Amino acid sequence: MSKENLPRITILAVGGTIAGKGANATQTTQYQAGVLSVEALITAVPQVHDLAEVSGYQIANIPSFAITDQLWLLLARKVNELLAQSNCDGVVITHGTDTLEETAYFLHLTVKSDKPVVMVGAMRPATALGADGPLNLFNGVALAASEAARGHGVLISLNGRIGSARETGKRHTVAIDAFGPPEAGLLGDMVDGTPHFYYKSMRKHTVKSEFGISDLRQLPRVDIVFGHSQDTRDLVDAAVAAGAEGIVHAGTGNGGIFPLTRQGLQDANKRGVMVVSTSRIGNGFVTPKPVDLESHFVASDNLTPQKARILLQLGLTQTHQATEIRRMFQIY
Ligand SMILES: NC(=O)CC[C@H](N)C(=O)O
Repeated sequence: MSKENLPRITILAVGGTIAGKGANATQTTQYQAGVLSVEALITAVPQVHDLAEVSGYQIANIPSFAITDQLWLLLARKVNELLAQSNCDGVVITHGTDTLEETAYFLHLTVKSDKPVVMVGAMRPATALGADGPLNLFNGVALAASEAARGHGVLISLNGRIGSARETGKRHTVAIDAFGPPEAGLLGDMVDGTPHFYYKSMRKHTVKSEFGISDLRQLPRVDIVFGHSQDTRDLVDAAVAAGAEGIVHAGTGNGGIFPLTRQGLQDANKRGVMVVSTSRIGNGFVTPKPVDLESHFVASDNLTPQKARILLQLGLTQTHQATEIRRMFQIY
């Protein structure tokens, strides 16, 4: 492809380790995330200019554990605005890895375009020996610039993998190969800047999603309560008192709930709080059970608690009916 016909890709930088700086080259855990600018990230990988006409835009520069609903709304609007223009062929988002999967799934459900949106991050700061950020950024631009990436919804690409925003998540606290699902959700691989796709997510996203954010100023509050032995109902009651419109319960096994906690959730539900039953295991799914259906709880299918929270937040912008929320958990 001649230089003039290169795809036009915008890199939106949110922060994270990919923009992180440590005190020395062997420092891989004690460093400051979200320091380097988007220009510095691009300058470090001049090879991206062979793949695309690249521009950069700084959305924020934060560690991703500090991400907010407001930033999600801002980012989703920016991505939609860019992709609606004929002079933008795809977007790459650099982001901290802690909540990368959450931002990815939020965008998966709120971006209204078939054009590629690729989220990248890094497990080692830019200053580290063997920093993974530059190759991840290179692969991210290559993926976003490819025809093959269209129509998959938001993609997550680290360490040469291509994953769906719906299924992929952070599965290790420090390892380079931190992202992946234990059993499903990887769609393909990046090899020497070329995407190889083998799978496609079956669930609705982007242009087929019913969720719009253009008129939204905030998202409903949804809290996650983590289940355990000798549990109580105190945190459930606290969530209700704090004004939560929804509670995601991260249960034991296939959505197990401690009896006292269940009472708290049932009372919350009677007061109009939507309850979604998920699993703390992070693998497999939660099946609808008669006892939960009687309580009007919604089963999360195979969404992790943190992703179920996002779908519930978006769902609650449309409806407070359990049957409707249940329908959404079966199709997104
Ligand atoms: N590897 C990372 O990006 C983690 C850094 C930081 N905790 C963040 O999520 O931004």
